[in-house]
Amino acid sequence: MSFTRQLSEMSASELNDAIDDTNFPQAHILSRGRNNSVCSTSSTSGTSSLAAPAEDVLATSTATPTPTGAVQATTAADEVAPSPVRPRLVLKSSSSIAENDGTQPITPMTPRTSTTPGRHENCTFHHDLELDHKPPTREALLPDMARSYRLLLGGLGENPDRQGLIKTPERAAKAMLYFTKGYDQNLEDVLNGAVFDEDHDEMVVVKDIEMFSMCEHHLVPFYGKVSIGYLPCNKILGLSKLARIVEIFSRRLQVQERLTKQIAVAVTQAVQPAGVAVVVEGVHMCMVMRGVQKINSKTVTSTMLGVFRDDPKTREEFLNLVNSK
Ligand SMILES: Nc1nc2c(ncn2[C@@H]2O[C@H](COP(=O)(O)OP(=O)(O)OP(=O)(O)O)[C@@H](O)[C@H]2O)c(=O)[nH]1
Ligand SMILES: [Zn+2]
Repeated sequence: MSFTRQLSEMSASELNDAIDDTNFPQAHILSRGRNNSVCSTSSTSGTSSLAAPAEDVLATSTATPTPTGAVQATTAADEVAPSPVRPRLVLKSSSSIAENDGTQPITPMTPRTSTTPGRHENCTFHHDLELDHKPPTREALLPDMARSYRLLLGGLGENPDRQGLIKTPERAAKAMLYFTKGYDQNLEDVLNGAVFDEDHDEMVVVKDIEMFSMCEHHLVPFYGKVSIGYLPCNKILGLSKLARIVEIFSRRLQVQERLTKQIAVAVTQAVQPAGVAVVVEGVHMCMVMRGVQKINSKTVTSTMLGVFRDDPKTREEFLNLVNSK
């Protein structure tokens, strides 16, 4: 199973494994990619992914944070002419993730996440929903979902055959499929190859990306905005792809904490930067319309990876950019 398929189906604990085991470049230690290349001005692709074993080669070297917070590393070889290098964020491989040996809690395989090759050309259902997904499993899901919604209406004491409700089961099923269309999207398709070699080493921030998601506990929406920052390592990502990555993971049954982490890990995998930061601010209808009914409550979650985790200056620069009006 490809990393991106894994990533999109990782459970929170698997994500934690990926992140907590991540061999981040500490301020004083330089981690190197699989072929021992340190992120330098050449566009090396020496990176690992969760699917392939990473060589966590730690080179003892001194690294001093530069004014931008970027970690400038010099090793013996660089003593003469230290080039602006920045350690690349290396996600540690983990067999417990790459080949699930049954000990790891995994996301249950549902018809939505199955990889059965679809009869895409015959799948007329999703075309009128403008849904970009592959297998025909959406079409397969719709009738059962509509039947369940019809039962739900009956359970509410309503008459599913009255004029206003007669088409509601199918409409509601289509709406729920749209709200959760992220299950049918994966990172590779969304990136569409829009990763570009660029000798750019300043922070890139895309902020206030609208997000709509579904609380997995109550099946009611939570929505808000996402801000993403990353520190390129000679590769930049098409700006819209950051928003599309938000779409993949927000359009699912979620908790905000996992959503935040999945976005950060996806950006890491997409462009192997020196660090990624994600801040999500959400309003949860399950806290506004019911339960505690706190209309003005907002939930803010963040995930800081690599130099954003290790270097306070980098983190502060990101947060200042995100909070600036
Ligand atoms: N990093 C960066 N990306 C840019 C800039 N201007 C345009 N882009 C991105 O270039 C990428 C091109 O991606 P493609 O997938 O080839 O084009 P596309 O199909 O129009 O992509 P979408 O906009 O995602 O529909 C898009 O993600 C644009 O957002 C820029 O100034 N910087
Ligand atoms: Zn909830």
